Amino acid sequence: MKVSLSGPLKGETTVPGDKSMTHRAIIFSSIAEGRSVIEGALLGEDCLSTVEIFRQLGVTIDLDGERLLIDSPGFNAFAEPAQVLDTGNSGTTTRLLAGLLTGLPFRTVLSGDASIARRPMKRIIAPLQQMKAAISGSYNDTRTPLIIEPSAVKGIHYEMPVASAQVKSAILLAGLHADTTLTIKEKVASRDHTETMLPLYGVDISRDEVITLSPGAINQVRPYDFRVPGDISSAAFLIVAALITPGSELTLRNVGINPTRDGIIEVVRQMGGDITVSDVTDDGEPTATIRVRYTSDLEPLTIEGEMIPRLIDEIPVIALLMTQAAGTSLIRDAGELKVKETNRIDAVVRELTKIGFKLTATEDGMIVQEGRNDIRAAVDSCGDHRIGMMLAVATLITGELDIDDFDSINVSFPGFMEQFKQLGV
Ligand SMILES: O=C(O)C1=C[C@@H](OP(=O)(O)O)[C@@H](O)[C@H](O)C1
Ligand SMILES: C=C(OP(=O)(O)O)C(=O)O
Repeated sequence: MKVSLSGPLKGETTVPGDKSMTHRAIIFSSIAEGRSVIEGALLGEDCLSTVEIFRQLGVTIDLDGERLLIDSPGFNAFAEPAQVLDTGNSGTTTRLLAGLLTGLPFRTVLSGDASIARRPMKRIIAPLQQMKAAISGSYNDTRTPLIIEPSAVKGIHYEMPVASAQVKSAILLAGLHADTTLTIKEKVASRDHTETMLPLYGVDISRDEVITLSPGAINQVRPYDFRVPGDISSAAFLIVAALITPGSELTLRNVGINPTRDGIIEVVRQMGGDITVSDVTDDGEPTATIRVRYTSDLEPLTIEGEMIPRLIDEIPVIALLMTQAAGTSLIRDAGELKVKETNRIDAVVRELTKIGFKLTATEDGMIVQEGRNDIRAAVDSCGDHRIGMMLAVATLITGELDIDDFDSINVSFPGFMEQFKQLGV
């Protein structure tokens, strides 16, 4: 696809629903017997993979305008699927459902695309096996396909070795049907949508030093009508586009600003970017209006430690933003980027270097230097939606780029290009 964006972003808009929250709303609504409604659900390919799997398990899911209507017979009445459950490109679907499905009285198999087949699964298989779940994976329990047989799952105490909401949520979803108490301790906090949303669906979950789920929680799950806030990870592309494009003035309404996800706002502030947050609401998951203006004198920054999980999916586009700061920026402690849809450290550095930006990959992040040499070359999304969208935003600096495999952006941000057009780009 030849992509070329130019001109300031002006005006007001909303972004599609949050991907993490949409997955969870579909999962919790499907567990609950009866009707739940999801407003503002993300209808990107990843969330549609989750929808399709619950349909195969006997849940009726219909689209009514912008609302998802979910009618479920309840977890205990799920039907045995006739096929392998296809998780597409979605790590969240694969890992969260692996945890949930350990409680079913029949075998299920989860498998996804070529990218999913490369992603690490030992991180969920090991704790689930400790919980006595009968789950196995290819290549000595490290990869998909995942085969899940019926078993009686027990609660454990689990200390998270890696900051991953997918691992934490897989364990919590298995814990829902465990017959003893489950406790989880995180060293570094990961996104907490599972913990914030489960109580909305009726589940008692306590959150102090450790997260605790009592036995029998699955029977507490009740239908709930959830309104999904806009996805801050999608907003990030518009925020960066506005910051780097002279004349831009952008207002984004109804963006989710959960504190485990709002790292980009802090980073933009620390770089001296013109960003304000207002109209904060909080009914379970906080939202706000975000205003951004072009900023000519961005400062370089080092991001590391506990900040990383709060902006992990935004790092590709934050790296692009850093190329526009006056000096050298650093991203550290972000080794998790290597196990996303593609190795995002290598992909960001390689694709941006091809067109003259100055980045160096490190073991757990990258060094980003100011400026670029004007080099013309074709670039590649590497089948990774966030790399594809970051490269599209880069065209605001480079002019037209040939981006291979650009369709991958539909995974999380359908209507991405239209959104820019609507803002006058
Ligand atoms: O739980 C979730 O919804 C997600 C957790 C993160 O992954 P990890 O848990 O692997 O860090 C994130 O990168 C992904 O886009 C969505
Ligand atoms: C890593 C991502 O998603 P997932 O792990 O669900 O594939 C992402 O959306 O950037």
